[in-house]
Amino acid sequence: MGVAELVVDVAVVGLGPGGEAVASRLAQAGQSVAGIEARLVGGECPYYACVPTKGMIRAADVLAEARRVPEFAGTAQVTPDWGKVAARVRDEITTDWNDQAAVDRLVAAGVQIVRGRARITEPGVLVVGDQVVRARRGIVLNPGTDPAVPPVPGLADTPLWTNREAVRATAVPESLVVIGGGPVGCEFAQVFARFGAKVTLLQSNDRLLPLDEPEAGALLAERFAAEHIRVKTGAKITAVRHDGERFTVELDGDNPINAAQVLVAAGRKSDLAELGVGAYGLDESARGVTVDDHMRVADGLWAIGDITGKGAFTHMSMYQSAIAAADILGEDGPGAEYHAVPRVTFTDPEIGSVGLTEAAARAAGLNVRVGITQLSSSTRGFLHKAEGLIKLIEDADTGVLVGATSAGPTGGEVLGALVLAVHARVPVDQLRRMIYAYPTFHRAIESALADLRA
Ligand SMILES: Cc1cc2nc3c(=O)[nH]c(=O)nc-3n(C[C@H](O)[C@H](O)[C@H](O)COP(=O)(O)OP(=O)(O)OC[C@H]3O[C@@H](n4cnc5c(N)ncnc54)[C@H](O)[C@@H]3O)c2cc1C
Ligand SMILES: NC(=O)c1ccc[n+]([C@@H]2O[C@H](COP(=O)([O-])OP(=O)(O)OC[C@H]3O[C@@H](n4cnc5c(N)ncnc54)[C@H](O)[C@@H]3O)[C@@H](O)[C@H]2O)c1
Repeated sequence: MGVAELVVDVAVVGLGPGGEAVASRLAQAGQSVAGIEARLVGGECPYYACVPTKGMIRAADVLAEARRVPEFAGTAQVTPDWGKVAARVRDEITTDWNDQAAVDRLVAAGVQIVRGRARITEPGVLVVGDQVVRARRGIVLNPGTDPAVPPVPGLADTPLWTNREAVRATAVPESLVVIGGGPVGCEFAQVFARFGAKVTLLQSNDRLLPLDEPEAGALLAERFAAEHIRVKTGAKITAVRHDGERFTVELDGDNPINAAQVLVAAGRKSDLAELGVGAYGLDESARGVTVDDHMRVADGLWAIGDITGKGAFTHMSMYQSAIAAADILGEDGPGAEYHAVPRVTFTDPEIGSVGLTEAAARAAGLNVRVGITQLSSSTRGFLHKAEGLIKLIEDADTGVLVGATSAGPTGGEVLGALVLAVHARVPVDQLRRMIYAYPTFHRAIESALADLRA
């Protein structure tokens, strides 16, 4: 029996959010397309990342708001029930980690789905199990990333959770050590703490959310302290053990921590060797692939999503997918621009930011002016008894904002106005002449503009 061979115009390797979109768009434009997926069609976001975690966060936020009834409105008895969260994640949000609806959508668009892990053997040729896929026009890579487990002695041998296990939790551990203080670690730490876990967050960096403004990390650290989440920054974990029941986390210069569960949220990794990109002459030991502004990696090879290193967000994967599809279809579209990439960490307070931080703007040699305001000094912040801030970074030479942070209740929504300002390079003078509705959270932008100074 010969090897099964499928010949198509384009093969899409990995059907994350962008892979799904590019496959669908190309098929609808008349290309023959193979969409190859090793796990679930839709990728990390709908099953293990953005969507289930934001469902969990919604539940945790409702609990936190209900707990504020005594402060504002009377009495309320709040009894958390993780069963409701687990059932919603399973039944409504991930349909029990079943991708049939996504498969049906792609098939209806004309995409041929190939299940299995693809490996490039030569330019335009892939092997998936015992099948060969030949892509006449080329290959789009959208393989995403996997959770990275730091090389701490003993850690990998324990029954640790990454985001993939944490979203499937059917019970809240009595105590939880979260390793990593980036977006994933911070979001999970607060969710499980609000549902009753005693949480310790160990962060090797000297602050939470180190890619964001220091003021945002400090604000979150204050909130975590108020919610009895223990945060240890500058943590150096020397070993992790599991005795069949509980974990012990050994630290340099501090007492060991004994906990019911460890959750690793220490960043992501990719495996380019497994993907076989060496067939295109690329370095397989690299962390990602380099794309041009039309997502081209090499002749007949495009890449989108986390693997491009332009920001590990679903909105980035989707944005790049439209550019790659246009390029493959020979359309004369604009190239990618990354000066206004928004990012939101859905903690409470929610931390939204866009463009450059103050430190990045200074490092880039810009003539920087900074404006900052606390939400508590705005009318709505006062009424809500809300913590938060707006921080703006202006390039004084051009008079436009090059970065902004919006932290607080719905910080990610307030960010929208700032993303537009940075993206469209709206002059700061014009932003100052705008009318900001009273009393909204976004009205604090006006105060931050008034505070801009060198
Ligand atoms: C806990 C968590 C929360 C997050 N929350 C948010 C959020 O709120 N907002 C946001 O914008 N982003 C969020 N992210 C990031 C977001 O999940 C990713 O950026 C997003 O999934 C886009 O990734 P991608 O398109 O590169 O591919 P992925 O979604 O990772 O999908 C890639 C797919 O490729 C498949 N694959 C890999 N290699 C092969 C191969 N060789 N052959 C066949 N198939 C292969 C994989 O099985 C996978 O299904 C979160 C991430 C995590 C971990
Ligand atoms: N809301 C969102 O858009 C959202 C939410 C979650 C994740 N994401 C994306 O997913 C990606 C992964 O997120 P993440 O938080 O896992 O990664 P990250 O790289 O942003 O943060 C990981 C953190 O772990 C710390 N760390 C690393 N090794 C450690 C160790 N041995 N001990 C203690 N701390 C250690 C690092 O200091 C770092 O701050 C990010 O790129 C992020 O943008 C996005």
